[in-house]
Amino acid sequence: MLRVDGLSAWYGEAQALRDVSLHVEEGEIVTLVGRNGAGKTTLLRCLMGLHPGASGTVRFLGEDVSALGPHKRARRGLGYVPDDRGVFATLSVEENLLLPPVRGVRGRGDGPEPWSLDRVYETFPRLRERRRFPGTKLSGGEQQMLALARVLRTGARLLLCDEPTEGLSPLVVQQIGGILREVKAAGVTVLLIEQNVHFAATVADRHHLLAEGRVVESLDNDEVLAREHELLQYLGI
Ligand SMILES: Nc1ncnc2c1ncn2[C@@H]1O[C@H](COP(=O)(O)OP(=O)(O)OP(=O)(O)O)[C@@H](O)[C@H]1O
Repeated sequence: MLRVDGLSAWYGEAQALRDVSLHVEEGEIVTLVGRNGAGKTTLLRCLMGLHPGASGTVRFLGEDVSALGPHKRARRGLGYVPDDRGVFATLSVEENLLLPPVRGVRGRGDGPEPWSLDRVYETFPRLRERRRFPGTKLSGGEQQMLALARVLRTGARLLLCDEPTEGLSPLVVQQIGGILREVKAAGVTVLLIEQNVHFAATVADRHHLLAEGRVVESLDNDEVLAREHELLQYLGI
């Protein structure tokens, strides 16, 4: 579904990604693991077309999207959930859900089907219960659920999630796991940044370890669980 080849990225003179190659297959949940500053956020931003100083190839659903801007990638089915979740605090849950652009009647019809409000509420009943609540009154887990649902409303088939569990309690982290499984069951593919390697191994299929802008290892769940202690030490957690 997604194939990245030789991706490099810079901030001015400083190189943040070095020749990154990886792939994500349809229906998978794949994580990016690495210390602060390893390049994880930069990688997701490059995939979405949000980072101007990048070279290399990004292919999505067989198409080279490397030269496309973020809105065109979004139309193809890429969705980015930033680490601040991008929820509008003063708007209600429903108003937040109604914000994503709705494809015009003369749309090219080449993109995936955006989720209707009903589909969002069926998949995440908690959002229906909270639909009149302002963003400020939501828990961290509910905000994350809303952020994911908003991107699904754009018709995303591959979600690029920047550390959805960051700063959340263990109980809420488990809830996020449930949400990601729901998303996967709905046929959506996920590439996420995740520092909690134990959680990562329970929710995802494969893992890439990033260090100093490179993919240094690719691991399956058994390898992550067998090396959990070592990985936690490496990550400084
Ligand atoms: N706006 C920026 N200007 C200059 N350098 C930046 C900028 N954003 C990130 N960097 C640098 O690029 C490198 C990769 O940062 P990035 O945020 O992608 O890492 P990360 O793995 O996501 O870490 P974190 O979890 O701390 O966000 C780091 O060396 C960082 O200092």
